[in-house]
Amino acid sequence: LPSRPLPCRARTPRPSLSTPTPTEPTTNSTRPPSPPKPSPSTKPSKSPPTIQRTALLDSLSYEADLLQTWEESDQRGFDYFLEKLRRSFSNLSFADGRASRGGRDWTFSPARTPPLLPIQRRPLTPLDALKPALHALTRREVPIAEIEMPRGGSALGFITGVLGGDLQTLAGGPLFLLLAKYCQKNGPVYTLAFGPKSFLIVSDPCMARHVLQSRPDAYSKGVLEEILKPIMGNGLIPADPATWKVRRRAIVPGFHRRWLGRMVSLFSGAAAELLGSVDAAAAAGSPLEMEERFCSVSLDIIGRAVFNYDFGSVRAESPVVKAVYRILREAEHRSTSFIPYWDLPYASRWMEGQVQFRKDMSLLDGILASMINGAVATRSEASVEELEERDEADDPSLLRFLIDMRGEDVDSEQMRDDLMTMLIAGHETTAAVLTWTLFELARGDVRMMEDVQHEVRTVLAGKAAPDYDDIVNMPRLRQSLTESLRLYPEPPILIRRALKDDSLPGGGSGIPSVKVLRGTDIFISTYPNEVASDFAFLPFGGGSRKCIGDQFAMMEAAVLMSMLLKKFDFEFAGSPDDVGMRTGATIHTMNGLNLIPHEGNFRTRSKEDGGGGWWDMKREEYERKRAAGGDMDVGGREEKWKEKLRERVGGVLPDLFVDSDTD
Ligand code: HEM
Repeated sequence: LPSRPLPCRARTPRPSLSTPTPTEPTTNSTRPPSPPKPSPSTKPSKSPPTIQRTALLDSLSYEADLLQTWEESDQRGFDYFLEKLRRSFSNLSFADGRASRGGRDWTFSPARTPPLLPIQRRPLTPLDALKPALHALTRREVPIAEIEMPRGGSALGFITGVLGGDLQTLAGGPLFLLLAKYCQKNGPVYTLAFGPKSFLIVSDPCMARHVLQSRPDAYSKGVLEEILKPIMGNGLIPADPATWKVRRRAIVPGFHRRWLGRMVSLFSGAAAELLGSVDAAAAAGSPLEMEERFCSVSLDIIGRAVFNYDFGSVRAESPVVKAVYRILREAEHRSTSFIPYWDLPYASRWMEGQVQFRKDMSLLDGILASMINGAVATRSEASVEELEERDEADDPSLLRFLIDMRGEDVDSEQMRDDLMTMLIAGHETTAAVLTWTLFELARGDVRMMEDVQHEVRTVLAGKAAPDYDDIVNMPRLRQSLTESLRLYPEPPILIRRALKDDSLPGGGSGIPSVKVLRGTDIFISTYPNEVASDFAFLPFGGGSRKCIGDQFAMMEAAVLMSMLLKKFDFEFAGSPDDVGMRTGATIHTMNGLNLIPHEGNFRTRSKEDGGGGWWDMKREEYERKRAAGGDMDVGGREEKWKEKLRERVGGVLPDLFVDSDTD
């Protein structure tokens, strides 16, 4: 047998292939050094630098060379066949001198993943799933929500919803509104039991804090984890606790302050492209679908920020962009379906949607692979401090940072999972915030829009784009964005599953404490939150799994919105009622946000000057009311849409932006 280490055992420590030191094992050593045995009481310890130093493995030469040696060798012993078996089980294949795994073409960078803390999770058995459902039906302290047929819904749809465990059909509309309605009736903690499913719905901030701040072995992401694994692999959102711990520690430094500062110019560059299309629509007086525009611009931003790839979706829709959207839709569809249709035998070969999904994933994987391979090939190792000081004008991406970070080598597949996770997590969330903020500003009291525009125009006077300090100086704008996150939480529900029996502390719920059995599925839904309390407002989650992109997202939204409102005002192409709402992982409009952009302050401009004549209208209304001696309130908020929603959720909808002239 060739005296070489076995190739491509990704995720295990490897000996150096270059720059060997006298104490280091070389490529000729027969066995890679075994990783230190993890102990539950010790933190992952770094091996001495001499053993840890590894160089990047060029699979093209290494694997092909090895293969050739084997093919030429006539000593095909037991080890040879063992290695063949291992490769086939790990889905590794070699063709034309290239290594690939599961059909993906990766250049395997060697993994130097530190030993993982053994965070034990006992797999749940069917009994674990059954026990909480029985417990929920028998316990007294937590009410069981009486499931009502949605207004206007069909009886058949309702029955299939109950039997199939499909919450969306059951809700007959956005699920978070249904949960809010039941919360109004049953209090901040209740059980939603239907068909084969039972969920504990938690809206109490103390209980939410307890769950979110618990140890990683106490709660998992449950259903979400199962749904997202096939897409995000072991990326941060669905990652098992051991991998999560290592990757979170590695990724967070990438979001350092200097990088965020640098991102501001990336945001303003992308905003300038967006403004191009808004300008064209304003000149033509035609409506523009702003939700689609926000999705495109945030996709372009996340592509460049995370792996320096230009999707160019603001300019044109390419097959890659279409594939990304289809993947996102599929992820959302999975998250709202409680029957794992994608796991049906060979679903990716015969189910039309799944066949397409497989093709889309391999297209996107191909792009990620070439980005990772490119970054690996041009790697220049540095410490975190050095990387923070670097001014990577050509490639300021997170990928560059993560690949170059000394001491944090990771195999290419983990890197792919990390990038895919950030692409999905950081794209439509930000787009949704922008969509609903603009919706509220455009349909609300004009004085609210004027306030924000006044602030933006004052701070950005004589400037093409804001910088970091400008964003700090626009509190009105930031508050508008935050308020829209309160009204339209993205994602609207946080999902967890208890991995151990636990007890939730009684909080404002008036219930002393709530027993939670292992296997219980929990939905944390703090909407509508009107309590000024810690963990009542969770736009970015809380505890250790809190969003890592919160500042990035808020800055991105602030830059885009300020540049938009500096120049434009918006008029609804139809009525605000036409917009509608539907939910998936985030909250979308039902029919798009179709707005006609106008330069300046359109709505308050008098009709004679080609504006909306809002003030003229209000003045007339006021005069009329005064003459009739009636109600003088001319606040002018358009209530129709809100009333509709209020009707649906039973009056619990909070007052949207409070009167703008005082608050
Ligand atoms: C306004 C935009 C955003 C909102 C509202 C948002 C919201 C959230 C929420 C609520 C969570 C926690 C989920 C849970 O606990 O189950 C989360 C996690 C996460 N978000 Fe965001 N996010 C946004 C933007 C971003 C961006 C731009 C990125 C990346 C560039 C990002 C990356 C992540 C990641 C990686 C996680 C998982 C963190 C972990 O488990 O350690 N998010 N996000």
